[in-house]
Amino acid sequence: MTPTLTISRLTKRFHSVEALNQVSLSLQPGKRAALLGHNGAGKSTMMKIILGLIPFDSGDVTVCGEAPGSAAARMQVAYLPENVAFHPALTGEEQIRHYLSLRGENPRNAPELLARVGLAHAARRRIGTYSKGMRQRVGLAQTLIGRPRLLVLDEPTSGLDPVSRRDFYDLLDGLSADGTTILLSSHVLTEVEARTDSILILSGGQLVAEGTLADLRARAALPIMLLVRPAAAHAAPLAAAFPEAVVGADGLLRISCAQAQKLPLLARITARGADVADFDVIPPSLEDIYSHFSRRDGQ
Ligand SMILES: Nc1ncnc2c1ncn2[C@@H]1O[C@H](COP(=O)(O)OP(=O)(O)OP(=O)(O)O)[C@@H](O)[C@H]1O
Repeated sequence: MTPTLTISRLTKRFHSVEALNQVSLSLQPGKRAALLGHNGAGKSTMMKIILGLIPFDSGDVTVCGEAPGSAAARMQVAYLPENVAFHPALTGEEQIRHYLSLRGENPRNAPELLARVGLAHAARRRIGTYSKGMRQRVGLAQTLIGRPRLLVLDEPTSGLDPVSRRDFYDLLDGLSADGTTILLSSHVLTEVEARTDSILILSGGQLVAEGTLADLRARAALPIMLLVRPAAAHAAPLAAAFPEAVVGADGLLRISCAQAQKLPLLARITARGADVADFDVIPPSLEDIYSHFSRRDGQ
């Protein structure tokens, strides 16, 4: 299958700042990728290059096989900025009709596009009366004009409440199922975890990690934590059996262990039988994994 987006050894400098350094990746049709990174990591620079808004110094980039910014590439790619701004006096339908006309498409398709993003009920209301989530949906409807094969979304869910976020990702799921490739940036790991096919972490202009969360978890190989609750009046023998544990004020034993030691440790815990009331296995959090890969380097 031909990738929708390929980036090969992409480098971009702003004077002395190396915003992107030898970045390579490719996205297949219908895949949803999350681009994560600290402030100044190079996310916006990468998006601007994909959209053809700024030149790059070296490397190769193709959008649906075309050079970014070429007429052919621009027909295939759409962009949703983080803060979409619309005229508050226009209705959603008027706004989308206007963009359809600009694109040379039939303005009568506006209601159908608004229905696709769940705004049919508000199509004739002024955008000034819309919530932030509804405005994001107008933005998404706008990006769908011309059936692009690549959507580039800059923090599309920032400022949305949890239900609106979930609804927004539901919309993206439907689009990717139809074959649209989605590249979105986010600072919220918990939301991209379940809703994207791969995670790309940029740090200091370099692509430092790429894969599913399970891949990244395995590669980071961070320690896991076991919490063991002693049975009533069994705290002392249990603590004696696990000298490596830290006993908290809550009476729980906290034992940190490498992934490879998890099963042997579980065997030791279960061997204590009646000493143990309960235990929990706490895997490294998404934030731990992200911090592992993402260095700030003072930026
Ligand atoms: N036009 C510019 N001129 C000079 N330096 C720039 C320019 N644009 C970006 N940079 C620098 O390039 C680096 C990458 O910036 P970029 O905006 O791509 O980061 P980002 O990951 O999008 O950050 P954020 O999450 O804050 O939006 C930063 O050091 C930034 O200061």
